[in-house]
Amino acid sequence: MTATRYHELISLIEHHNKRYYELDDPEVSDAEYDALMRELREFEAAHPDLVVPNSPTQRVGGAPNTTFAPIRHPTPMTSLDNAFSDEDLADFEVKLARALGGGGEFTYTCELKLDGLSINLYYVDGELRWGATRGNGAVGEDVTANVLTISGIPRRLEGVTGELEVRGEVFLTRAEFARLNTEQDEAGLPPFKNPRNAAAGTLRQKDPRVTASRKLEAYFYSVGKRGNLKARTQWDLLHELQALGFPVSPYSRHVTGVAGAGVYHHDMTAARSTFPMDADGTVVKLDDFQLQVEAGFTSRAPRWAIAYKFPAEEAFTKVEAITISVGRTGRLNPLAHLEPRLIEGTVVQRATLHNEDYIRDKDIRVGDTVVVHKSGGIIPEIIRVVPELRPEEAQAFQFPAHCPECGHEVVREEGGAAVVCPNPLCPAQAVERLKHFVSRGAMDVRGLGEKIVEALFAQGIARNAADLYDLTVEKLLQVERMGEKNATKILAQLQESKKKPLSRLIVALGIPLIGERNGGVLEANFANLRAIMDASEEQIANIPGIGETVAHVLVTALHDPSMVELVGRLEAAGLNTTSTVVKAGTELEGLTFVITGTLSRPRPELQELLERHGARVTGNVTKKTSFVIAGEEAGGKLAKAQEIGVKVLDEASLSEILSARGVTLQ
Ligand SMILES: NC(=O)c1ccc[n+]([C@@H]2O[C@H](COP(=O)([O-])OP(=O)(O)OC[C@H]3O[C@@H](n4cnc5c(N)ncnc54)[C@H](O)[C@@H]3O)[C@@H](O)[C@H]2O)c1
Ligand SMILES: [Zn+2]
Repeated sequence: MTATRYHELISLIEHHNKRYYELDDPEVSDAEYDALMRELREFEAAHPDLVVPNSPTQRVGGAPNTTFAPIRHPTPMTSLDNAFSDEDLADFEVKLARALGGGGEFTYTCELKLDGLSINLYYVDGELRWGATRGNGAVGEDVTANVLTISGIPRRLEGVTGELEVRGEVFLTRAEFARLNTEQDEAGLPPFKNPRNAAAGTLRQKDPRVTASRKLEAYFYSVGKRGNLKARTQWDLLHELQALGFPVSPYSRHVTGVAGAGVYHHDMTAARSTFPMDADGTVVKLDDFQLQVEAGFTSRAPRWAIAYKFPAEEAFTKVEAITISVGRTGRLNPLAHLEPRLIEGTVVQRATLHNEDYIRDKDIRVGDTVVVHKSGGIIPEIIRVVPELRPEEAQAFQFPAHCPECGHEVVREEGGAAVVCPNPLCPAQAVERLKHFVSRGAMDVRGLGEKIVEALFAQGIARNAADLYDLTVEKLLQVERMGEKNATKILAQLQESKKKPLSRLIVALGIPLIGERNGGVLEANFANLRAIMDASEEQIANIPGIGETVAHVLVTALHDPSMVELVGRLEAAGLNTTSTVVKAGTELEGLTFVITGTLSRPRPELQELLERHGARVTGNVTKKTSFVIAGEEAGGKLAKAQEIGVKVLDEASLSEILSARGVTLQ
């Protein structure tokens, strides 16, 4: 390598550092990045005289983001040197022995190298003062507000005095990552690349409410300033941290010599796909703190610890076909079919291509050789195309202009990347909606598997969810290979499903963006399904945790005539539509209110309060209206009330009338 290549390599790595640490949006995989770093290190080892002082090998992390206040770490936060083979590991112990002036096999604590981002918690006399990201190691970002949303982080420590810095790794589990990406996808937003990225983006959110809505977790494993902690070894420290109430990884092991560390590493490599979170290797730490001090640090990492990376689980494969399926909301979902490859213990042969833009940006074509991996250890993902291996005849992928299921012209969502089939009668959508209705996360009707639902639909026996509740043994027996016993079981399950909580039914209706979380929020805020159907967009958007977009999508969907009819039939079939959370009162039953003019509180809030106690609130003054509540600048409705003789209340008299019925206006 030449000096020119050396400087090129430095700027390339700096570019990737910025994408990764500052923008939370890497362009290359960690394995590719690590290869560049290795090349750089090898060059520097061979040419120590050429090493520039600000080389990436001499520094940690990236520049702190200016969105957050900078915080200087009382003791710097370092990185770790890497090992990629058992030889590297053996080499580490040899160097360690040299630095310590002898000693053969050392005792080590081995830990999983969690793939999240590091955090420093600063306590004074046991009180949490702040939490900060690593930043460039010397100065990090103040993310205290977000840290406080992570469950399990103690704010007070019993019996701790002096200054204490507790360090650990913040991460998202693979399950939470998958959930988040489904949410992103449903909202038409780009998916997070991997759990680490999603965790970094979540911890560095301007709005702590967003952070709180995603379940960040953390494991703690080291200290900077150590207050009055007693531990003198890494192994004891892990136990002491746990005793103080910090979450600690259950995957650590106390071993002798690099041989022991090697066994641990290989055990963890084999178990890798079973971890609930991503880990990119193991960390081998010299156990004794006194020896750690003697071994010391380089400018970026301790000499007494090493990160032994897991082999990169990437594979080359070929795109055999790209197909499009139509989802229940009419979305056209492109899917790549791949030559099967074994990655992290499972066969990967399909990868979602998300949308038209994604395919165009990556320029993925049928016939291409691509690099794939499992994002978050689960979701197969095409990292990139290998352009050198593209067959000459490969054509850029043309996204269809017509629905592959019904032939209707498709439309691209305004402002989003999704292409949808707008045909309300599209059979593909109807059958997907039906499958969704009975699925696990919705009404959970066991026994009604996808194949049976498809058959029921195709034979015209059940075209929508309400039809399911009209099923009989005779009707079910028309499905091929259905036995009487099975049919009876399915009917019993359907019967059982009528008692499911309201939130499940809301989810089962299959409205975009309304998943488990929003379903729960709606059940917690309305007495029954009718109240949700009657609520205005404004009223729903005012519920904490539900945004304007969700409110708009929900109200639009609920007012669709086919939805109104479906809900009516489900109610008639006897499905539970009442909230188990909000009990509707009966104090105001039989009273009808009209609210007009400007009041001291938002109208939706007052409406909600009245309805919660059994009243009806409508928009038109008629003879049947019990009261018109008139605020300032009330206009036509007030005039109408006076004209037809409906009683008009101001807020004070409303309050009197309500309290007479045992309802207080707070
Ligand atoms: N893809 C890219 O563009 C890109 C760019 C920059 C960095 N990276 C990746 O980031 C990593 C380098 O970043 P780094 O400097 O943070 O170093 P590192 O991730 O290799 O190692 C240090 C970090 O490990 C973490 N860690 C997890 N578990 C730990 C444990 N049990 N004990 C101690 N530390 C633990 C800590 O956060 C610590 O800061 C590499 O994996 C590299 O591939 C990727
Ligand atoms: Zn269609």
